[in-house]
Amino acid sequence: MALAAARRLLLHAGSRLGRREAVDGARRFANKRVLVETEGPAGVAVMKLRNPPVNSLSLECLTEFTISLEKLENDKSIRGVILTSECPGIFSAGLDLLEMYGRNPAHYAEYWKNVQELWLRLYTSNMILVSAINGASPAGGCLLALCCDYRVMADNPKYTIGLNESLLGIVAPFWFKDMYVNTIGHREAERALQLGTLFSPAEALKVGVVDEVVPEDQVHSKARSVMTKWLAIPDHSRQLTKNMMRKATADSLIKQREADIQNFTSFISKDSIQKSLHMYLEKLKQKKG
Ligand SMILES: CC/C=C\CCC/C=C/C(=O)SCCNC(=O)CCNC(=O)[C@H](O)C(C)(C)COP(=O)(O)OP(=O)(O)OC[C@H]1O[C@@H](n2cnc3c(N)ncnc32)[C@H](O)[C@@H]1OP(=O)(O)O
Repeated sequence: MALAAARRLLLHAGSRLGRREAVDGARRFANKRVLVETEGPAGVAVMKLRNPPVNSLSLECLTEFTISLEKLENDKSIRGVILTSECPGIFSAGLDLLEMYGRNPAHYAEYWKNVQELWLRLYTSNMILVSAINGASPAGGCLLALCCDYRVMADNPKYTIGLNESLLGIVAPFWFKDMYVNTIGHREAERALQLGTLFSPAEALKVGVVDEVVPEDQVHSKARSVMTKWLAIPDHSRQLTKNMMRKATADSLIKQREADIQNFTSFISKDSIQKSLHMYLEKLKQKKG
């Protein structure tokens, strides 16, 4: 409820969190966790995730992300968005594990509803979305990239990308799976999902998880030049084509959103799943020490 109210405030009134300012002729607005700047080719916004340390998609981050996208969709001067990260070495660590561990069913349901909402908005966006993947991109991080129309990844073997849910003892939801299948084909998706494969940039390119791998310092310029090419296509024909390609996948979630929320809530609430998440979080901690 509180988040919904915050969202209305941010969208319609412009608020303490959502300031819009002019900087060197470029426009920008910033929430706490998402920075949006219009720069480069006309009609293009750059959206930077900035939820340190790892850009995990907390409830607040998801909400701010969704609001920012909604604002851009409503701004008729914006035709394309480059999605990237301000956190060094991390695109996004995916869904926030602390939103899915040790909470109550109402919280899980609220969280999942917001995950669905962001996915639907990103995946069905009329704008051209290009991701500049400048760091690690597991699970929900990979999901963000998969929603884009084109993916450029930095050539750094430390960065990996993929739907690794099975390594956590959880299961990628059917709509994550559908998008993976749409992107890399059934056989590769089946194998990668079961193994929880995190691909290096070279592997990701080979299998088709990303479209291009470039030296790290060229990720943004490449994303811009890709955007310029896509901007040359008339919006109406590109949008109708995108809709034709994506509608069935989006509709399969839209027609069962509530059941999907209930399924997530009961799955994640199970003792055995909570135990798996606990062990995974411990492993992340131990990696440090
Ligand atoms: C029916 C359907 C059911 C379920 C569907 C659920 C679908 C789930 C989708 C997901 O996205 S689950 C999340 C998957 N993400 C991961 O597996 C990534 C885990 N993180 C990492 O591998 C690494 O952290 C890293 C992203 C590669 C970055 O490594 P680095 O060495 O730079 O940082 P470090 O590991 O020390 O982490 C710093 C800090 O951040 C915490 N952290 C990391 N990832 C997450 C996360 N996803 N959520 C919350 N917190 C995360 C980590 O624990 C550290 O915390 P600390 O400083 O307090 O120890």
